[in-house]
Amino acid sequence: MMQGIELEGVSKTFGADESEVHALQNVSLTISAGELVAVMGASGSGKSTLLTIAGSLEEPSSGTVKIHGRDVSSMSKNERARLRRRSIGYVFQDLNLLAGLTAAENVSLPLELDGMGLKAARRTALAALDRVGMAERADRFPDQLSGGERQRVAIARAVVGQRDVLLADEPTGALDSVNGESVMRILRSACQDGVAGVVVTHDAQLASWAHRVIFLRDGRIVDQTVPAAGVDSLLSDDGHP
Ligand SMILES: Nc1ncnc2c1ncn2[C@@H]1O[C@H](COP(=O)(O)OP(=O)(O)OP(=O)(O)O)[C@@H](O)[C@H]1O
Repeated sequence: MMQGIELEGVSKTFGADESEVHALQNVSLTISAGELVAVMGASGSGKSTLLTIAGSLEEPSSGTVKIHGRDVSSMSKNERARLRRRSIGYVFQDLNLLAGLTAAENVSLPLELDGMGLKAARRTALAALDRVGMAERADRFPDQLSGGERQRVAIARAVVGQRDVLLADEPTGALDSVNGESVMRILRSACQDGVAGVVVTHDAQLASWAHRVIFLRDGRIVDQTVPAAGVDSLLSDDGHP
């Protein structure tokens, strides 16, 4: 069984007639388990559309999306909902943490919603926070954390449990370059544990933390490149300079 995400001939059209927009045109892309792919491209080139379709939040107009070898369009509504809840983690720039919950509570919430007991959920959440270097601030509320720290908590929430797909839309958008790099490093190491990750970014420097960078223009993949760090990582675990 193929682990990861496979898009095959995916197109997405919004509107009709003269207002028709071809947001994606015949995009084929495979993201393997363990791989972080960065998506770059001008505003309106289709980056967010690619992300929401890869995450089964939206259906393609044509083409297929497979997650772990399973065609998403062949799943029932319930199966798709379960897939989104259990297997896919999302990190968005704005849609962030719940203000009334601590970091640990924010991270354990999806587990509790999925039926895990309180204690086990907290233990699992603390382990996820530890992986992003936030164990010591687990009991702080979001407004007691910096922007970068909040984003790290959001990543912990996105990868907690047995998630195998991680989707991030401009997760570094509001951060300075040091915090942006640390978020990219965390995304990359989260993927190295066997998660298939896609991150949208405008910043080439940050994209270079991914294993592979794809470029979209007018809804098509026009270029792909493996950053130096991606090549290095084939040789060592933390290849980034
Ligand atoms: N729900 C929608 N209805 C109509 N058109 C849409 C919709 N969503 C996206 N589009 C259009 O599809 C195209 C691709 O949009 P998308 O949001 O994927 O681009 P993007 O590369 O993420 O842009 P940005 O960098 O500005 O976020 C744009 O022309 C956009 O206007």
